[in-house]
Amino acid sequence: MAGAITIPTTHTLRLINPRSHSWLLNLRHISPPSFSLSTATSAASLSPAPSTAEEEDSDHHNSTPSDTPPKPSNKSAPFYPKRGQTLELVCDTLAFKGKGVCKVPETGFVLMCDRALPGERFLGRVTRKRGSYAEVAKLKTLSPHQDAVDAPCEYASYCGGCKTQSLSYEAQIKYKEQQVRELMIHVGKFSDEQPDCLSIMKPIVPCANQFHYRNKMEFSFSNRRWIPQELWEEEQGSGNEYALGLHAPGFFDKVLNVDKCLLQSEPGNAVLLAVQDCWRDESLGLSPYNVHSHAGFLKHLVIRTGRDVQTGKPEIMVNFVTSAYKPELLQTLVEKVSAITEVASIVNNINTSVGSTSIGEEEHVLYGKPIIAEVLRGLTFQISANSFFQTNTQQAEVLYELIEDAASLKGDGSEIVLDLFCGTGTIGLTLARRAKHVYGYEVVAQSIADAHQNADLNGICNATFVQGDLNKIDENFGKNFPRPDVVISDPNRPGMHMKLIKFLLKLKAPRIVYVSCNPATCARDLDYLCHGSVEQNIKGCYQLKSIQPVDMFPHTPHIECVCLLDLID
Ligand SMILES: C[S@@+](CC[C@H](N)C(=O)[O-])C[C@H]1O[C@@H](n2cnc3c(N)ncnc32)[C@H](O)[C@@H]1O
Repeated sequence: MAGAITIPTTHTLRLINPRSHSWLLNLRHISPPSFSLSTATSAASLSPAPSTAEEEDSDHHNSTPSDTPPKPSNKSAPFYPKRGQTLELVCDTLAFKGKGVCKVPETGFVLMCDRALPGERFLGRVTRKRGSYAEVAKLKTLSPHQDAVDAPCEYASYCGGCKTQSLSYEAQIKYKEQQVRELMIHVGKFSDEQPDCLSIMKPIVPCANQFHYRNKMEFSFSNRRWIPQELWEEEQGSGNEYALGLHAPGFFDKVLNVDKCLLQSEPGNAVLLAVQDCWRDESLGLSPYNVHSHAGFLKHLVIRTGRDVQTGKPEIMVNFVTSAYKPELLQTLVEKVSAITEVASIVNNINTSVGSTSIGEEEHVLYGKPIIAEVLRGLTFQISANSFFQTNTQQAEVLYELIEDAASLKGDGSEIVLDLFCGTGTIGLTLARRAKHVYGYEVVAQSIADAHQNADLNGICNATFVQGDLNKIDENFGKNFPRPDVVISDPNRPGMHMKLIKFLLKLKAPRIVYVSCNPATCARDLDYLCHGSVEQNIKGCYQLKSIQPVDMFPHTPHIECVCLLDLID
C-alpha cells in the first residue's frame, strides 16, 4: 500500500503505535553530523527530508489563502491528502517544534500543524507534503483543545514567540516529557521495554516562573509592520507602517509591533514602552532599517536583565543596534531610557552588514557601565552586550544543579573535567570548585575571553579555556589535556559532530554528562555513544543511566535535557 509504514530491520525498538508515530520515522533519517558548521544538522534539517518533485505535485501549487475556507472534502480518501485540500482534523499530541500531530481520519495519514493543540478540532489546509507526512495550516478552530486556558498575552495567538500559551502549563510539560520519551525510543533506540526504563526517564522539571523568566529579549525595528489577519479591519487605514517588536512567523522582513512581552522582566518592559513612546516622533529623525533597500538607522533593541551583586536588585543593559554611529540621533532615547531606575548600561552596537544579526563590529557606551552582572550557583558572571548567558537565570540554577549532581565529582579536588561547548565557562566554573582542573573548549573567541574573565572574577585558577572548532578536531585533539574523569558536552541544536563522537568513543572517559537543547539530535548522539553504528563504523561503549528533561522556556517548544552516560567496563 502506498505510504505504508515499515520499520527498518536494524531497528530493535518496539513500535508503540505505527500510525500515530509515522512522523517520528522521519527523524530516523537525521543526517549524521556533517563536516562543517555551516552545513551542520540544524533544527530545520532535523525535519523530515525535503519533499521530492514527485511529492510536490503541481496541484494547487500556487494556491493562495482565500477569505472563506472551502468546505472540507470528504469524498474518496486517497492515502496522501492533496496540497491545498481542506480537512477537518483533531490534534492528537504535540511533536517537535511544538507542532500539533493530527491524522486524516479515514487513512491515518499524519499531518503536522503549527499552533494546533491536543484535543482541538479544526479546519486545516494541506500546505506541503513531506516524506511520510504533510504540513497543514490551521484555518479555523471548530472546538477548542482540552486543557485550554486564557492566554494572558494579547499577542499570544499570532506572535512567533509563545506558541502554547493557551495550553495549561501542566499540559505543556506533559507533552514535552512525552516528546523526549518518544524521541529516545524511536531515534535513540532505547527500548521502553527495558525493565529500568522508568528510572532512566525522569519526570520533567517544571519551571517555577512561567512568565517574566527571560533575561534577554531582542526586538527588531522594521518599516514593514505585520498585521495578523484578524486585526486587518481594526488596523485598516491606521497609516502606521513602522514596527518595533518580534518577527512575524515565517517572515524575515515583517515585524509584529509589541508594547509588552510577558516573557521579559517588568523593568525590561518599561524600557520597551519608553522606546515605543518616542522613536516614531518625526522630530527625532529616526528611521527603521529596511532589510530590502538597506537604508535606515535603527536595527534592533536588545534588553538584558542582570543583577546588581551588591543589592541583589535587577539591573538592565539596553543595546541599540544601528547601521551607523550617530549618537546624536539616539540622544532622546538615551535620556528617556536612562530615567528608568534599573537601567545601568546603555550601549550602541554598530552593525553595517546587510544581515539581521545584532552583533556589532564596534560598540560604544552611551550611558553607565559597559557590562552588567549576574549570579549563578554562587559565582558572579559579567555579561556584555554580545556574550552568551543562559537566558532563564532562575531555571539555569536548577539546570546547573542537575548537571553538578550528574557529574557527581568526589569533591576531593582529584578529578579532571572536560567542558565541551563551554560558552563563557559557566558550567565548567561551577564544577571547578570540586575538581582538580577544568578544560573548556568553545568556538567563539569572545566567549573564551569572557570565560577567562569570569574565572578571574571568581578567583578560580584551575580552569583553562581554549578557542577551537569542535567540528574540525583532528588526531591532535586530546593531547593538551589529561584523560578526563567527566566530560560535559553542551552542544547547540545540531548536536555533536561525528568526529567528536568518535573522539569520545576513543577517549573512554568514565562519565559523560550530555546537556542538550534539542532532544532529537540528543537522541541521535546517545544512540551513537551507546549502540554505535555500522554505517559510521563505530562501536558504542556507554550505558545511558538517566535522562532528565527540564523546562527552561514555558509556552515555547524548547526542551532541555541532562543525560548521564557511564562507560561500560
Ligand atoms: C548551548 S551553548 C552552551 C554554552 C555553555 N555550556 C553554557 O551553559 O552557558 C552551546 C555553545 O557551543 C558553542 N559552539 C557551537 N558550535 C561549536 C563548535 N563547532 N565548536 C565549539 N563550540 C561550538 C556555541 O558558541 C555555544 O557557546
